[in-house]
Amino acid sequence: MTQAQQVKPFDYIIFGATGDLTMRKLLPAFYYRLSAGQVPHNARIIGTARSPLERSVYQDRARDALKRFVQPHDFHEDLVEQFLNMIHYVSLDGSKAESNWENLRSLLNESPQEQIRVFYFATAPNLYGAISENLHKEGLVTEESRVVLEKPIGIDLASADQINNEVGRFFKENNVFRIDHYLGKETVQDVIALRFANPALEAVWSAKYIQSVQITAAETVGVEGRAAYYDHSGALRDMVQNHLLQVLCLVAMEQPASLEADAVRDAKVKVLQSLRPMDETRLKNDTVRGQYTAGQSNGIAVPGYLQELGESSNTETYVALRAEIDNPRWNGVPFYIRTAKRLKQKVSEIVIRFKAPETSLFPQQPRSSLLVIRIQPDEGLSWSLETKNPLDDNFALQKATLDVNFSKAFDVRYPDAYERLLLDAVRGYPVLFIRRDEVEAAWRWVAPIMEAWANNEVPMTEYKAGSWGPKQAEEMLAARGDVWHEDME
Ligand SMILES: NC(=O)C1=CN([C@@H]2O[C@H](COP(=O)(O)OP(=O)(O)OC[C@H]3O[C@@H](n4cnc5c(N)ncnc54)[C@H](OP(=O)(O)O)[C@@H]3O)[C@@H](O)[C@H]2O)C=CC1
Ligand SMILES: O=C1O[C@H](COP(=O)(O)O)[C@@H](O)[C@H](O)[C@H]1O
Repeated sequence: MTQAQQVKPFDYIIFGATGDLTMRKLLPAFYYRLSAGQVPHNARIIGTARSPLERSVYQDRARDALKRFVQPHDFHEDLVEQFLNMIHYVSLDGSKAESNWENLRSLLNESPQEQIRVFYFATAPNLYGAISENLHKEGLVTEESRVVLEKPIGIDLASADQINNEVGRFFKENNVFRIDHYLGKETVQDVIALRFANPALEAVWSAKYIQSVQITAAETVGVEGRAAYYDHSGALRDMVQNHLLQVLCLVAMEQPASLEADAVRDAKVKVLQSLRPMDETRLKNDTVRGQYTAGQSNGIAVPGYLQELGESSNTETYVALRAEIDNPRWNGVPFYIRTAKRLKQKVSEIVIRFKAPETSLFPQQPRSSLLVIRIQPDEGLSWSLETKNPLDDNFALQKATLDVNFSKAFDVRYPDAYERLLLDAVRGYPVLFIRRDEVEAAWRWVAPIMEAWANNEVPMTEYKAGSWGPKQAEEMLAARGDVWHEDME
């Protein structure tokens, strides 16, 4: 198996370095890449946030983060020390011109002028413009600088436009890396390989053979410590506008002209532009939103969303939608998209349901065959096919499932998505990041849903924590003779 290459030395400047994302995802991801030999010894991670912390205190926090979020068998004291030595901290209000920029500048000046700089914005998105402007005014944006923007970019099309314009004043589009960590997931990238490296599969990848597609990102966690953010966002903005629509694009896109970033992005944006707009009837029939009530999560009693929040709310923790793509390949194929907090099981997957034959040669009607791409956990593939039951002399059918777990098959650890993406930004490799027009097209498509829900034109449903969601989502599929994957035999 090919080994990942070491990247060039870099200074990674994180705005929002004391936050949940940095501690839970970014620092552990850097640690794993150091452990894989991809991070050079003279690379640096410079954390910034307003909190006045000594470098050593920040290093202690980073150590705690590794203790919590790195697997115990991967936590090696000497490597941790090496990692902590790479870490610096500057207390800085990135949104204010009169802040501690001088300290950041002197630290950056210790590196050669041509050192790659990645500015990672892990703050609230409404600060991205001000931080970019301050970096520019301070002369910190060099030729070798890039900026990574965390999602969500804005809360709607207008705010996304504003943020993109503000950042665009100081960073060229090809230096803007809009992150969507689902694209960093190996099995999401596998959709491209499966489809375009296997002509036999691509030949049946259309309405002629496919009955429906389900894309699910189910979580068992609640809103944890992020209720203040989440209640202003909800599952549609938090997961559908970005991650799930990106996955849908990869499943549905035409073969790109090449694997260059713009070719792949052109193919994806065409899908977003071909999504049938939601009209009044479809908003009522094809969208379901819900909030979890008290129940069980992994066997432990948990409160409902409103109890956690301590007040009433019109924010959904569950979304199920039926999307349709208006092009010849996908005409009439429903794309069911579903995501929620506090469901029964943590699972992200793509389920391709192939059509069963219209007439049967056999004593029974053959059932649909299912191709399941397991994004996480247990990354892999399964394909269920009808076979002959060996105990029956009349050609009775039974399902056989081809199943492969990638990690076992390739004897490799599947990295967290951020590991890949953090270093892709250093490499200046933009394929797995989002172009501005994709963000905008996605906001455009969800806009009528956001509006109808905000105006309560679609009722808020309830589902018990630990269940598979509201019965209205089952009914939405039943109306077309479909069922969710967990209910299929
Ligand atoms: N957490 C997650 O799982 C995910 C988060 N994201 C996105 O990442 C971003 C960060 O999320 P998260 O870490 O959860 O948020 P947190 O609220 O946990 O952290 C916010 C961080 O921003 C810092 N900050 C706030 N204001 C300023 C400022 N003016 N200048 C410099 N730093 C500032 C805070 O530190 P201080 O108060 O000390 O300044 C803190 O470090 C958001 O855009 C979020 O949507 C995306 C995907 C997943
Ligand atoms: O972006 C986000 O993603 C996570 C889910 O990510 P996953 O890799 O664990 O599937 C979600 O919990 C969070 O609310 C959202 O902001």
